[in-house]
Amino acid sequence: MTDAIEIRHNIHPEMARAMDSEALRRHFRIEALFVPGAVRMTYSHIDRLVVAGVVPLADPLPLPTPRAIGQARFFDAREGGVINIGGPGRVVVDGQTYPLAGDAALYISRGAGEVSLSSDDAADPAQFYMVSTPAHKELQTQIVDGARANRLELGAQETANRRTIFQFLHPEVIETCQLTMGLTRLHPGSVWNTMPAHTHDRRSEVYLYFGLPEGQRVFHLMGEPDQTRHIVMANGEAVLSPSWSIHSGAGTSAYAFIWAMAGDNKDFADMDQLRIEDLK
Ligand SMILES: O=C[C@H](O)[C@@H](O)CC(=O)C(=O)O
Ligand SMILES: [Zn+2]
Repeated sequence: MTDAIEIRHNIHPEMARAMDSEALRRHFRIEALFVPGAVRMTYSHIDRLVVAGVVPLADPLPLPTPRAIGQARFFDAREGGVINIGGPGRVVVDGQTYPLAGDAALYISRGAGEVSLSSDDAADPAQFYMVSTPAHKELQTQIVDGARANRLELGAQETANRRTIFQFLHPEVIETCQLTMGLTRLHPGSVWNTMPAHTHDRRSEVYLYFGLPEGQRVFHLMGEPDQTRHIVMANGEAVLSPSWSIHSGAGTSAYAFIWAMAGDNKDFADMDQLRIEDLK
């Protein structure tokens, strides 16, 4: 069942208020994304985000098109962003090879046909993370590397939130239809992301937490600003953030995360900033 897709339905914030830890985890957390030799996909009805993990071993893995996608081929009406958090690998899109590793993202345009993913070394496999959203026009499939990305230095050591943000799929860097995507690395000793927190009703967001040392966890904060909840996240797990939810977190150590957004605009700064003292 490597090609199965899991469907996540929309949750009204009033329902989230009543959820216990188990229900919050079942509806919002995406686990087991990186299974050796497998493609794992989740389809969320928040902005129709598809979240996938692909770990090829000796053989390349073709990207499947589950029935939920509603098209003959995965990218017939979608775009996607791929970041590799594992060993070196490559993505082949219609015969063109894109080597992918480290701080870089591959943008895959609507209209791409055959997509297959490989690891250079099965003993150190690639771990491809992909987020895909509906797309209305064809653009240019291309790699955005760390040098091309917008780079922001945010936070401070004193508030334990010093972090470097790479904006790979960002309007100042590359044209996409609605997807924005990037990677944030916490500096050693910093543990907080996105505090003060924000919401953005115009967009949904999904976080993938990674680079977390063995035995450590991130307490991901979600919920309406005056009804916050937490989900304890392990390395390599993603969490869905509907438009009504904050998305912030504190780790028991430093970590990194990949964020991706989709919705009515691609304006990263269009956030409704919250004051820490207003959170409940
Ligand atoms: O809307 C923007 C997203 O929440 C993230 O980009 C925040 C983030 O990467 C950070 O503050 O470190
Ligand atoms: Zn956000």
